Amino acid sequence: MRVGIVGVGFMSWIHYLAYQQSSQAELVAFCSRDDKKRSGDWRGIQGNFGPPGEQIDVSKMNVFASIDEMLKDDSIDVIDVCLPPSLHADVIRACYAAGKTVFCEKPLALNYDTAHALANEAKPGQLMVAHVLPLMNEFALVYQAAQDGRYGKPIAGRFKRTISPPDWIPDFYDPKTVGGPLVDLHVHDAHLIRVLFGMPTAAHCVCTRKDGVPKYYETVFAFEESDRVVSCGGGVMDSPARPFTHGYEVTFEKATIQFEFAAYADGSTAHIPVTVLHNDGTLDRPDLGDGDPIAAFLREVDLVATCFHSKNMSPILDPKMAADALKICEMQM
Ligand SMILES: NC(=O)C1=CN([C@@H]2O[C@H](COP(=O)(O)OP(=O)(O)OC[C@H]3O[C@@H](n4cnc5c(N)ncnc54)[C@H](OP(=O)(O)O)[C@@H]3O)[C@@H](O)[C@H]2O)C=CC1
Ligand SMILES: O=C1CO[C@H](CO)[C@@H](O)[C@@H]1O
Repeated sequence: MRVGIVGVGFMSWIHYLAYQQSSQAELVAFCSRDDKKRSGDWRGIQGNFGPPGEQIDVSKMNVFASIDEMLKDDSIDVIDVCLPPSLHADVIRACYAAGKTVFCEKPLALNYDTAHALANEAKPGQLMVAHVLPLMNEFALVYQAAQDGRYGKPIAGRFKRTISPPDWIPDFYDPKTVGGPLVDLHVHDAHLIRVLFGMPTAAHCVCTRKDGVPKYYETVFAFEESDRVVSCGGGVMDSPARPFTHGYEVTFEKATIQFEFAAYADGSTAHIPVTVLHNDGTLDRPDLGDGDPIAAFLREVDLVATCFHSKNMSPILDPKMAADALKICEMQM
């Protein structure tokens, strides 16, 4: 599978690192508005995980200044959209018109209606969305257990995702550009909730707001099955002392799985490792490997390649699930 990235920023760099390790997906092109980045100087890129950007070798890549030029390149199979969310819809539609397959970063769009339309307008397999959580070691066991039923059905879940003020995203709360903590951040858990438990029928959300947009929230969901107990919480907490935390406790019929991680401003971290609490009173802590932050993104681009070649959509990348995740966000506004 031959890929071209549009927009060179934090996630393009993370995807670039994944493509370097992939034997199934090859990065052959990218487009950037910036001369320096087009020359391979990606050193200015910074994000909140992974290594800092580097000078990359562009000698064997097709490099473009605009998406319109890149879409004319017949050697590209898949366009990897790493643009800000407000730009996703127009670029995805341009890719459809050019007959390209699309792999788009989350959130698919800024609202459910647009995301749903994009999913419907795609030919089968033409749109995949980068919801990476089920491919991260810390979350994969929960996803896989729900798929294969090893602990029975998932019956309850509690999800948490909190950041400090994201001052590096000045328009974070603008519904027309980023969408605020629900659309930008909680959408990760909303997607996982959708994939694990199905679509909630209602949500009761209590929140604080900034500029009218939910900032910090606690939500309880209702499902058609009245014995399904699912809640989530998080958003932006004002202190920069803890830039990031996420975690969950998911209960299946025969076991509960728990995990939590927090990163603090002084460089320290704290975590409850993934722990399986079996109903018979035993517990185990699976070995999750070396914690390489790029590993999940390597799995992601490999999964895109598998779906591209097999024409079978994975539930992880399915645009209808990505649209439903936005609906779950909107239920809480
Ligand atoms: N899965 C995950 O864990 C994460 C996902 N994301 C998602 O990835 C996507 C990109 O976010 P991120 O990489 O952090 O964003 P960045 O701002 O770092 O990069 C986006 C790039 O898009 C291009 N761009 C920006 N504005 C415009 C514009 N007006 N017109 C054309 N191009 C533009 C720029 O590239 P250039 O200068 O080359 O044109 C810019 O560097 C978002 O959807 C975000 O939600 C973000 C963080 C983590
Ligand atoms: O996971 C993430 C960390 O926080 C960022 C700011 O909300 C998100 O964009 C990103 O998806």
